[in-house]
Amino acid sequence: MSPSTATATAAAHPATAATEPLLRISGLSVAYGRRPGRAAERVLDDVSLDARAGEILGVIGETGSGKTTLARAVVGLAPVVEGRITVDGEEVTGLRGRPLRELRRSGRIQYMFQDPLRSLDPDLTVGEIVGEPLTVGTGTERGERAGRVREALELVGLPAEFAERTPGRLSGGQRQRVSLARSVVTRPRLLLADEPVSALDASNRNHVLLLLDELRRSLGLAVVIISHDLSSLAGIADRIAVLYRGRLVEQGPAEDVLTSPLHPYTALLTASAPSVRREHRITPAQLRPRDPRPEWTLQPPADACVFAHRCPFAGEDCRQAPAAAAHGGPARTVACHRAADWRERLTADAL
Ligand SMILES: Nc1ncnc2c1ncn2[C@@H]1O[C@H](COP(=O)(O)OP(=O)(O)OP(=O)(O)O)[C@@H](O)[C@H]1O
Repeated sequence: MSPSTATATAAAHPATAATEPLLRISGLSVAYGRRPGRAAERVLDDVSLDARAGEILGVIGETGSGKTTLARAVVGLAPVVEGRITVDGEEVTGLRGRPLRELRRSGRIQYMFQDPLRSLDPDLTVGEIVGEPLTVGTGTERGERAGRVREALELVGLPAEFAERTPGRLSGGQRQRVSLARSVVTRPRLLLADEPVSALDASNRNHVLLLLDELRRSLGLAVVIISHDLSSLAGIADRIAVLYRGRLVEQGPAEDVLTSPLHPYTALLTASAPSVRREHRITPAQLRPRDPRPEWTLQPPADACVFAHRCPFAGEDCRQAPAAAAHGGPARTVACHRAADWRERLTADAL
């Protein structure tokens, strides 16, 4: 896409380019496998998040915490039981049938699946793979399509000749670029990238992250990067949201979350990622549950804090899950009864 096209794309959405978040998720709960007479287990519970145009939101959490489910809910692939999702001011919660197909065909939201090695069809050429979202429904003419494919390849730093190759003749990093080109060819407003670098070596990882950084700037995209690895979000994400067992335990500006985490789980993540800059040199050992730990945390009740069984600071009040509360302004929230004082306890323990 030429700079002028990018400007035109951003200018077409003045409301979101200003202050309104492009993606707004409010009180989102998702539960799989609802059966009559049985309450389904929530894999996401009351999650609220925003991402603005031109911003990178990093979503971090260990395996099974609900990161992929969050992205899938935005594109209508996960069963939302409560809450709302709006994209560019339009409600997309629980869309089905024709409205959902139309939204997908419009290409305004792109979901980049995990593991591009598997998601690229080995029999198609790169040109066909990248151009496919345009054939499926944006009404782009064949002649224009070739130009858009070239443009998308150029955007991700691949020469036009790559259009003739098949995925089998590409390196891992090149495949990930092809996935990215396919994701931006429709000129989306929102890009959800699920573990975009986890299959790559360190050098390709950096290239792809830099590319995402460039794309959000040049295209005015809101980008959500899902990762289980904090170090790949540090330095690129503007904001970071931390999920633990389907709950949003903390979110805020990346710098603040990384340098002075408010939730003990976030502190454990930062303490375990040596490359992430830390204000407080907390070690993972300082965040291990203490002995003896409160008996009830061995088998916490369903409505207890989700982190209680691993938290060294769990007390009686943690039998009730804390609500997410603003901290120093609406941009930062934390769901922890101990947010204000766990550090003091840590210091005392460390002495
Ligand atoms: N289609 C489904 N049916 C039932 N349960 C599901 C389904 N998809 C995911 N889950 C469950 O939802 C929870 C969250 O899964 P999800 O894939 O969102 O986690 P994740 O944080 O992305 O994990 P990972 O980092 O391993 O990809 C898990 O316990 C998972 O088993």
